[in-house]
Amino acid sequence: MPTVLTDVFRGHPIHLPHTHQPDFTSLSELPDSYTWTSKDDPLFTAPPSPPGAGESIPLIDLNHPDAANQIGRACRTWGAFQIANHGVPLELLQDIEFLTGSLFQLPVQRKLKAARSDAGFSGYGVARISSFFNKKMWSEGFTITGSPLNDFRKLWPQLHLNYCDIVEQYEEQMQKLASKLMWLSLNSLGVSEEDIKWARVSSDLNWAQSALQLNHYPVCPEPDRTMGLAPHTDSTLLTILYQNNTAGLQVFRDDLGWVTVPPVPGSLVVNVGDLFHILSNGLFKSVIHRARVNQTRSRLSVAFLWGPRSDTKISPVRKLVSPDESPLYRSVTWAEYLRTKATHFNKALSMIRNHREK
Ligand SMILES: C=C1C[C@]23C[C@@]1(O)CC[C@H]2[C@@]12CCC[C@@](C)(C(=O)O1)[C@H]2[C@@H]3C(=O)O
Ligand SMILES: O=C(O)CCC(=O)C(=O)O
Ligand SMILES: [Fe+2]
Repeated sequence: MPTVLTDVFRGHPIHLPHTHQPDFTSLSELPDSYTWTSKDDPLFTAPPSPPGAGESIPLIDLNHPDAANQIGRACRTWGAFQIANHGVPLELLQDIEFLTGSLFQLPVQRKLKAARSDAGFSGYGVARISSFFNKKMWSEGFTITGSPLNDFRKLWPQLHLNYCDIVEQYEEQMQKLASKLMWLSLNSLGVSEEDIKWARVSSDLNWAQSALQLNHYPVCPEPDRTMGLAPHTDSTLLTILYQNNTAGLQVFRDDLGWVTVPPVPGSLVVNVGDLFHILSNGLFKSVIHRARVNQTRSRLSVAFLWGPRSDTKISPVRKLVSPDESPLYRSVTWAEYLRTKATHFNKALSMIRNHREK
């Protein structure tokens, strides 16, 4: 049983065509392999939320005395929110954006020196969910788990230590913030540290693990006909996303369709992942989201994917299950869940759902 995320896909290799990444800047027309229709993704042509409806995920000031309740409400209704006054230094956000931009600007051949292997977790390549779609996504990514030293040395023979330092600082800040956000949202449901055995010692972050996903969506000649990152939910407890100043992230709501999350300088986007949905017995929504691309501006995002230790059993908090009902989900570790997701993608959550007797 793997206890570190890096081991999760060992023995479950997924072959993805990283080496066929094109030089996006050289394409003046959209190749057929990148042209999406509703046959490739049933939600592709779902209506965008009507312009002027003014509905988007809430922007929450973490210094506001009512922040916990606002976060709880956002987790129940949207499964996502933005945060201001989060305490992460602006300079660090600028540093991680600079690092991400520098990485993707490297020549393809250099990036491929650090390509993610079929059974590996970290490195350069196409999105892991690509294998579930017939068409290609207009993006490239780089996943970091544990120390990026080996990969960064291949990318930047001179500057790798500076860049490793930025990643370390960024992950440290994100860990603290993610834990704070998890407790604020759980507290809003009346759940405290006493109620969750594995996370009782909130100051000891050894119970958590994470991955950093750097994403690049190059300028695209026909943005309306392609997809940057296909609709998915994250398998995490929480994901904290930094996006540069180019819009592209959209969240899906049954009643509204696709809703764009406008970039707000200095703020961070937070979304509920599948494990938090399970832990909250379905009260918090793991939100379907996707990334669209742009004709004139390239887009960068940095997702901090945060979960428990990969061998910790996650199950619905007892307090949130009515005494006369069974929990909505059976218990599952993050490692098991990631592997279920790697095989069954968007059916993973329903596969661990308990079926109630009628
Ligand atoms: C820990 C992880 C979550 C993730 C798979 C991964 O192993 C590292 C990358 C993550 C990511 C980012 C883009 C969307 C996503 C669905 C994917 O294909 O890779 C998520 C995965 C996830 O949350 O399930
Ligand atoms: O780029 C974005 O806005 C979304 C990225 C994302 O969903 C992810 O990395 O999981
Ligand atoms: Fe995501």
